[in-house]
Order: sequence, then C-alpha cells, then structure tokens
Amino acid sequence: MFETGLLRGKRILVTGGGSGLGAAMGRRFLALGAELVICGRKRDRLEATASEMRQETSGKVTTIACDIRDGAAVDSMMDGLWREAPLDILVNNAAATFIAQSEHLSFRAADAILAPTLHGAMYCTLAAGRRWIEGNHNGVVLSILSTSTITGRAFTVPSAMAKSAVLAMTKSLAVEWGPKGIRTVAIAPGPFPTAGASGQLRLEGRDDTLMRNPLGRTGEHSELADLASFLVSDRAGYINGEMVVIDGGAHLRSSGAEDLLQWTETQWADQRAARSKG
Ligand SMILES: CCC/C=C/C(=O)SCCNC(=O)CCNC(=O)[C@H](O)C(C)(C)COP(=O)([O-])OP(=O)([O-])OC[C@H]1O[C@@H](n2cnc3c(N)ncnc32)[C@H](O)[C@@H]1OP(=O)([O-])[O-]
Ligand SMILES: NC(=O)C1=CN([C@@H]2O[C@H](COP(=O)(O)OP(=O)(O)OC[C@H]3O[C@@H](n4cnc5c(N)ncnc54)[C@H](OP(=O)(O)O)[C@@H]3O)[C@@H](O)[C@H]2O)C=CC1
Repeated sequence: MFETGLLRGKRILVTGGGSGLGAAMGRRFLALGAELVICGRKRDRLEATASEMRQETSGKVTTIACDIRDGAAVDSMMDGLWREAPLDILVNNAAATFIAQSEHLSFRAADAILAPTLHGAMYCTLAAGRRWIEGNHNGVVLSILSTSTITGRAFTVPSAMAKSAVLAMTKSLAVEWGPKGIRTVAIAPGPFPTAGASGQLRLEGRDDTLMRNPLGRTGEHSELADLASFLVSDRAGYINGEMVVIDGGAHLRSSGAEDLLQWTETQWADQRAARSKG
C-alpha cells in the first residue's frame, strides 16, 4: 500500500508498544523503515515483543520500562532517548479502562484510568514537545483515542473523559505548536480485538457489539497500523489537529455500550468480583 521506506529515518516512540494495537503499529512502522522505541511497565513483555519484531524485520527496536503515570519517569525516558538522538514521532497509545457502574467507582478507581490515559499522554506530549521546540526539531504526536470522544460512553466514563481531554489537547496544540513544526493528530478506533480490550471490556459474550457494526466485523490490526503509518508520515504533512475514526461506521449507529444497560445487578456484582488486571 505504501512506498518502501515511507518512514525511513523516523525515530518513533510508541507508548504501550509491547502489546495489542501498539505492537501492531510498531511492526508496521518498522516494516516501513522506522527506528522503533516501545515503552510500558512490563519489561518482560516489552522484551518478548521486541525480540519477535527483531526476528521479523532487520529494524532497530529499543525497549524502555516506564510508567507514564510518573512524570519524572517520563522525563528520564525522554532524556535517555534524546541523549542518543531526538525522536521524530510520539504515539500516545498506552491507556487503561474497565467497565463499571459509575456509582460504584471509587475516586482511586477513576484515577487509575485517568492517570495513564490522560496524565500519561499529556506528560509524554509535553516532554517530547518541549525538547522538539528547544532543539528546533519537527515532530508529530499521534494519540490513539476512541469514538467515546464523539458519543460519550456509558460504563467507561473515566476513559471517555480522558480520551476527550486528549482530543482537546490534540486540537489545541495543533494551533499552538503547528507554527513550531509540530503536528498533532489522533485516531479513534472502534472495536479491535486485543487481549487488553477483551479482558477489560468483557468483549466476549457481548456479541451485539459486533452485530451493531454496519460492516459486521471488528477491525483488523493491519488496518489501524496502515492508517497510523499514513498519519505520522510526511505524506500527511498538511493534516493537523484532526481525529480520524476507524470503526466501520459503528459510532453512527451506537455508542457501543447499550447492551450493558440490560445487565442485571447480579451480572454487575460478578463483574466487580472477577475484575481483570491489565
Ligand atoms: C472506552 C473504549 C476505548 C478504550 C479501550 C481500551 O482502553 S482497551 C485497553 C485496555 N487495557 C488496559 O486497561 C490495560 C491497562 N490496565 C491496567 O493497568 C489496570 O487494569 C488498571 C489500571 C485499569 C486497574 O489496575 P489494578 O486493578 O491493578 O488497579 P489498582 O489495584 O491500582 O486499583 C486502583 C483502584 O481501581 C479500582 N478498580 C480496579 N479495577 C476495577 C474494576 N474493574 N471495577 C471497579 N474498580 C476497579 C480498585 O478497586 C482500586 O480502587 P480502591 O478499591 O482502592 O478504591
Ligand atoms: N482494542 C480496542 O478495541 C480499542 C482500543 N483503543 C485504544 O487503543 C490503545 C491500545 O489498546 P489495546 O492495544 O487494545 O490494549 P492493551 O491493553 O494491549 O494496551 C495498553 C498498553 O498500555 C500500556 N500501559 C498501560 N498503563 C501504562 C502505564 N501506566 N505506563 C506505561 N504503559 C502503560 C500497557 O503495557 P504495560 O501493562 O506493560 O504497562 C499496554 O501495552 C489504547 O489507547 C486504547 O484505549 C481504543 C478503542 C478501542
């Protein structure tokens, strides 16, 4: 689909690049010639993913264990990266969510979602942007959001709030940092099967999520990775402040949570008891 070497010479950090959609994007970036850095909290998983990627391509992959909820850790990761060479592209992909009745959310539970999804994305963006501006270096920030930024979403309210805030950041910085050579763009994926999404959103057993999709299927990882590759590339150099939806048209039909309105209190009690750790 793309010219070989579309991303040659680009140094890209994907947060949460050790699993799911982050790893899928990372693989595509590598295949298109980029140098890849992936970060996350679980060092073992990062290393396992990176070694698969190295076997699949001859590209350079670096892993960094970093909890993006911690601003000092984000700064130290960026310092380490910049000592070698500036990044060209940041992909804010790491996030957390779970389904819950909002009246049962403790403040700590709400913060557990906001901290990586909103604060983490903001820390990474500020830390990269500051360095790009100081070094007079062009940059691109791609944030992976959600169609909840358009529809809202019952039962994942902190996630919908955090993703909407990062969309506001994307639009605001497009204007503030555009003149400084930094583009900010976003993708709103619909349902893409990943272990994280299935575990946290209980996707299996919620078949009507699929049935409601106008195209009758979930997204392919390669479809998201292709869109991301285009948006971060110089070919998309005039796209700034935009969010592109990739959901088969699902959000035009439903916010994606209506089936949960039918759950009984017993089902919700079971959900609280059997919660999945990310
Ligand atoms: C919208 C669609 C688009 C988005 C899709 C995706 O993002 S897909 C990607 C999805 N991928 C991921 O999400 C991957 C990343 N996920 C993660 O890092 C973790 O799963 C976590 C941070 C979400 C929860 O971590 P953890 O369990 O270790 O948390 P902790 O022990 O630090 O507790 C903090 C507080 O949270 C509370 N609490 C926790 N769970 C639940 C629950 N189900 N129910 C209610 N509450 C819950 C817990 O009780 C505590 O509050 P308390 O009792 O002290 O008042
Ligand atoms: N799959 C889907 O259907 C949809 C996904 N999305 C979005 O796509 C993105 C990827 O999700 P997906 O691949 O499905 O799920 P995953 O659970 O695989 O991805 C989450 C990633 O974020 C990392 N992460 C979580 N917390 C932190 C933290 N504090 N510091 C650093 N890294 C962290 C995790 O790594 P680790 O645990 O090692 O820290 C993990 O690699 C997310 O932004 C999600 O909201 C949006 C809509 C739908």
